Amino acid sequence: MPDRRHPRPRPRSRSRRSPDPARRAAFDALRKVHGEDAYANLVLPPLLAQRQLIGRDAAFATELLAGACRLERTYDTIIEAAAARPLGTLQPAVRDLLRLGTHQLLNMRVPSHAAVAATVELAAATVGERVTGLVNAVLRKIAGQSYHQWLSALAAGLEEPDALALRTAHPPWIVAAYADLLPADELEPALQANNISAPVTLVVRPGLASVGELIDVGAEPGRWSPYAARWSGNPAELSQVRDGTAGVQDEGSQLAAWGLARAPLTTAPTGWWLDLCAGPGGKAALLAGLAGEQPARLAAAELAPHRARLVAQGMRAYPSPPAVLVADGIRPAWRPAAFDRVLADVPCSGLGALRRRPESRWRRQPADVEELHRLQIRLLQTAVDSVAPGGAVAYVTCSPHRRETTDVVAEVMAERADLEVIPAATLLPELGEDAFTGPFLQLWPHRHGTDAMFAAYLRRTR
Ligand SMILES: C[S@@+](CC[C@H](N)C(=O)[O-])C[C@H]1O[C@@H](n2cnc3c(N)ncnc32)[C@H](O)[C@@H]1O
Repeated sequence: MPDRRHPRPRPRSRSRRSPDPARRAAFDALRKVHGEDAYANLVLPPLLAQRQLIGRDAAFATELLAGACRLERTYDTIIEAAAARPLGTLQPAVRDLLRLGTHQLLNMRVPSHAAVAATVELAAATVGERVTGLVNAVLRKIAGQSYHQWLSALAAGLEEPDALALRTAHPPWIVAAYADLLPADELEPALQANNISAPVTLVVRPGLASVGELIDVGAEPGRWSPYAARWSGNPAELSQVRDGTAGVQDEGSQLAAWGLARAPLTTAPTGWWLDLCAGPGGKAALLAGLAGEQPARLAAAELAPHRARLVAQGMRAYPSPPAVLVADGIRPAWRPAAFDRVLADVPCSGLGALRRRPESRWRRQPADVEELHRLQIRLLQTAVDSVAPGGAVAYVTCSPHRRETTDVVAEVMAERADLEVIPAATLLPELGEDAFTGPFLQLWPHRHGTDAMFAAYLRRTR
């Protein structure tokens, strides 16, 4: 069905109307993504708020920006073919106009004439009349074929990994990293799943709110986590989200934290838990409630002061909110072996959360993974030093990349004789066996509908 809110073609005239505000917002945000290295999912919401775009306009702008970012290299290949010139010969703002127009033409339910006319109007208002002929001609050429036809034509003659990279709009090194981890028949579905926006999942903070009360106001129960609910509207509409008794959190993150809370301790508890890399605080807010049930108390550490403030904000609804330290996890400000449970949810490449970070697949480089690998090892070492003998560590990433997951765990375990793996399936028995790689948790968007979250649960034996 065509999009009724954004379908109207506008006459081509010298006195043009002002461009559609939703498209204008997506364009302004995309310029910041490319010109200022902004993050698409952070830059758009304030623009929408400032311009009072809500409801369908906000949803249209959000989808337009996310799609143009995610599928960027594939769209660029199509634009180059249609324009019969290298992309680098076009000025940056024109490239962005064409990416936005291409997404509307090939992957949104916007009639072709409306997509072309609205983008030409936007080009006139933002870059100037002189580029409207070019924008019009290239988009009309693109409109001549479906997305599928463009992909078939451009993939002809490419070797399969490159054809797959084009079809799924991922850089070849990420295709290779996924191919290293998944059976061949799941590779394309796994990559395609990164091109679909993640649903809004809520989490209730244990002891403060219940899933039942969210269901009473229209949410659906979550698929895996007992703390999760699905919500199809704006989370800020919910009083529980506004007051901090519930939040927004992927179910994969909930499961990773829940697994740690369920790990059996083999000595008398100290009563303290640590979240070593807590910002922005989603898992800390869940762990604080889970700790309260045992009972135990959480301490949260975070290197970046502004992220530490977000951690504290996320836990504001607890009657005695946990302490949040601005601290470097590789230079611990606490005594060794002080905690029963330690979460090391380390900085990672985010290759398992690409559906949430539309531009990130094009920014990340293989060298980032190696640099992160070294930091991840140091943080896991601190986590292990911080836990008491008999206690448990969860090493968690939202990347499935082998260098950030099993390689890190294997390297740290090879250096020490005081660690054993707690099989993740024993901590999360509700999940099917496709949620585990050996003794580790490894979720996937195309299998579980969650981010591709990895968790290794380790016990310190002495
Ligand atoms: C993957 S995020 C953690 C996400 C968080 N657990 C949540 O659920 O919201 C990793 C965090 O580690 C922080 N970080 C990076 N280096 C650190 C260090 N050396 N010590 C402590 N935190 C660090 C980053 O600033 C970032 O906030």
